[in-house]
Amino acid sequence: INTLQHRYRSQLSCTYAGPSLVTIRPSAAGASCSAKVRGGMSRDSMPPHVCSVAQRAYWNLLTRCQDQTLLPLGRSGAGKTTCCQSALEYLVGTAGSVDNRVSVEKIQAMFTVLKAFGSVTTQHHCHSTRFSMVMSLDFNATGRITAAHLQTLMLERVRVARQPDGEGNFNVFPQMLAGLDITQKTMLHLHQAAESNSFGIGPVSKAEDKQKASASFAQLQVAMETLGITAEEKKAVWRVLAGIYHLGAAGACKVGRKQFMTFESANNAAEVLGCDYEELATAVFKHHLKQIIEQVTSGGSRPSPAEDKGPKMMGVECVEGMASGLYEELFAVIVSLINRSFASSHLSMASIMVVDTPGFHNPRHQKQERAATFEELCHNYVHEQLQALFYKRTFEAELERYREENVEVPFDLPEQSPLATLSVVDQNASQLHVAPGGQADDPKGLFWILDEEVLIQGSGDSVVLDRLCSYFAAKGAQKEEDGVLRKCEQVLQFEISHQLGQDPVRYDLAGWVSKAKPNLSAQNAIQVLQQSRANLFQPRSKMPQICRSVAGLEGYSQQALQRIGCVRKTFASSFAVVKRKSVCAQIKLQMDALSNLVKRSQVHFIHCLVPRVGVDEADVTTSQPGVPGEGDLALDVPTLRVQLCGAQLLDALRLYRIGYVDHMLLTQFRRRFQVLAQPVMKKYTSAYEIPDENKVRGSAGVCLGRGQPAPMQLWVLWTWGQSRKQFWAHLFPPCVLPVGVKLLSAVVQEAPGSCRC
Ligand SMILES: Nc1ncnc2c1ncn2[C@@H]1O[C@H](COP(=O)(O)OP(=O)(O)OP(=O)(O)O)[C@@H](O)[C@H]1O
Repeated sequence: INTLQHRYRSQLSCTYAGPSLVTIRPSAAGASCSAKVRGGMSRDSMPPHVCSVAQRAYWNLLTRCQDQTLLPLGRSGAGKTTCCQSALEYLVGTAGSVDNRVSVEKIQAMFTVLKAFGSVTTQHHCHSTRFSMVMSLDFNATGRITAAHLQTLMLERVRVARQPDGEGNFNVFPQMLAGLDITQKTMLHLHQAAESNSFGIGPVSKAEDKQKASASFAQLQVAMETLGITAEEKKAVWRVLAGIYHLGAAGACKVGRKQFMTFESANNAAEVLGCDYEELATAVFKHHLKQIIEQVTSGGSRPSPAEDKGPKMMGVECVEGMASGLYEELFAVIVSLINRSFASSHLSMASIMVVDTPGFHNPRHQKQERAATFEELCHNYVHEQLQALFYKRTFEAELERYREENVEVPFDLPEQSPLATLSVVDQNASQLHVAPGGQADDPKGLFWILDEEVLIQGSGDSVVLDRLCSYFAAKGAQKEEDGVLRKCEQVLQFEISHQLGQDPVRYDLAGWVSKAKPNLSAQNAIQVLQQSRANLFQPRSKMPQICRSVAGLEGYSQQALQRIGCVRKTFASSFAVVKRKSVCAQIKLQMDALSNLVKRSQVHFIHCLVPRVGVDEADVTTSQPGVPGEGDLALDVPTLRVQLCGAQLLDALRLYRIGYVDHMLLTQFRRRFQVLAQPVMKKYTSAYEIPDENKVRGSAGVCLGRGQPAPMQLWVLWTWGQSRKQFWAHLFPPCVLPVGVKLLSAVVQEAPGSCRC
């Protein structure tokens, strides 16, 4: 923390943690840093900054021909989206693209569009991201960008109908209501505000906010044009948004027959969506009838009673389901329009993926009293999964490599890992050793308990909570604080010890069983859109239900097709086939798809830290850019400590210091240093030898780099272990050269097999 504080005071707001980067928001130095780094693209030539991580990834991509991933982690509002945007802009601006297909303007336009459609306003943050995305830049062998490809998952679609206290709907709604001109508003029946809206969509009341929203809408329109979205396509988008607005105004009767509460608004919704009132009402409420009609018209037999039934739904749930289904389809279409603008069929060699996910959510961070929701649990689950990936890559894989290579490093694998927290959410009984006769009561994670209870008539949220606590809450002599789960005094509430127990989150389980039911109205949304006049929605209509939650499954380049194949494969697994109707399984599959995409690449983690609890944008704007103000220096050390410990950053730093993080395969080593074998180099080489794999193990040598006699630029000391597969290379900067020489002689003469420095 002292180091961080020191760094923070002295202009740079970042410090290295081994192979990852730590950034603290707000950064007074951010802007000047990105200007500085625009120079070269050589490795590590910049001060610690997100662009230097991007540069490192680019360098690795070129030298190793391997896909790279930039993966920011951290709390909501810590600056992940900002990091992603800066990294993408830097890469595009520096590497350039073939035919200018991908430009910095387009990247900025993409973020403007995604911030409108995929983020919400909370008390402390006006662009809180509510979906996960993988933005990939494809590079050719000369290092230029050939195409870009966006994939999104885990959209918090129910947000369109329900929001927690103090938080808003997706930002695009107030923007559209403030920004459309009167002709467009009349055409969409938006000229008169409805009396009430059950989805909380309405024009902003304050004049100042209205002006801001209107300006944002103008920006959004420009951004859409930059991405090549035509006027007709924009109109189709506004129609769907207006349709959702009218559905919220129509509402549903709470008692009696399932029907709309306000006929006029429902009629408006049908009109702007381009279908008949009856068609809309059938799609929303009469799933049963619709299925029978479909069976009869297609000449098939009647569905079996079990298939026929479907879960029982209230009228309100039906309307909410339709709205969320419409929004999900609309979001997917926006993603494909973005992809159309970036697509090209040029050959590419490898890609850099930039992953942005909703941050870690805990209402306590914003000093809120409320408990967290099911959707927040899903975002936290994604965050823990990525944290688990950090654990595996930084500790497990690294130590395993040392073990394989017989390299001694005095470091023990950290006892705590995010896997314990993850098991509370997604542990599957089949993952465990099944005790004889213990079939019925195998511990299962929350997702699978919900999945089972949805199918049992009369079951409810309290049954889920009891089962969950019986599996995971601390028992007997175990202390309560040692467990990963704790039942709270409040009804239907429990606490999960996220971030290795450093940051527990209290959840309210009320209504989760009904959230875990498949919503048949949401599934019908695509049919409603198919009937609309726009053929924007046609391509998605044939997609299987199970992978509708993923957008960006269209692409032209070879790299894009590979990524799409990776996602499709996840959704075609036997597990996905069996569980195709389960809501919880869909969440798990989306997470698996994200992990599978990332796992194939070299991952660069960026840890974004929040400097103090409850920091908001007002605080950030008080200080001048580039000038650390009073507010900037007010670091909240306990808050930072929780984040550092929760992310295991100090352990990672320790392993980085005592281990051998810079390593390369023998083939890569040869490729990189082949130039040293040139005769001109030998003149300056004291003991130089390209090691032969078949020669004795334990050769060591030193080479003098880049053809400069003095000062020597680069020293490489290498060794390889018994498996002879891998080299451990250390680069000595000139300042430690004398030490390097001494060390080298000692190594060569005394212990040729195992160099350490
Ligand atoms: N380095 C920085 N310096 C100053 N302000 C920053 C910095 N990074 C981010 N911010 C500001 O902090 C706010 C939150 O940033 P951002 O949206 O990137 O967070 P996030 O981690 O993506 O949040 P979420 O997970 O909720 O989407 C924004 O208003 C942004 O302008």
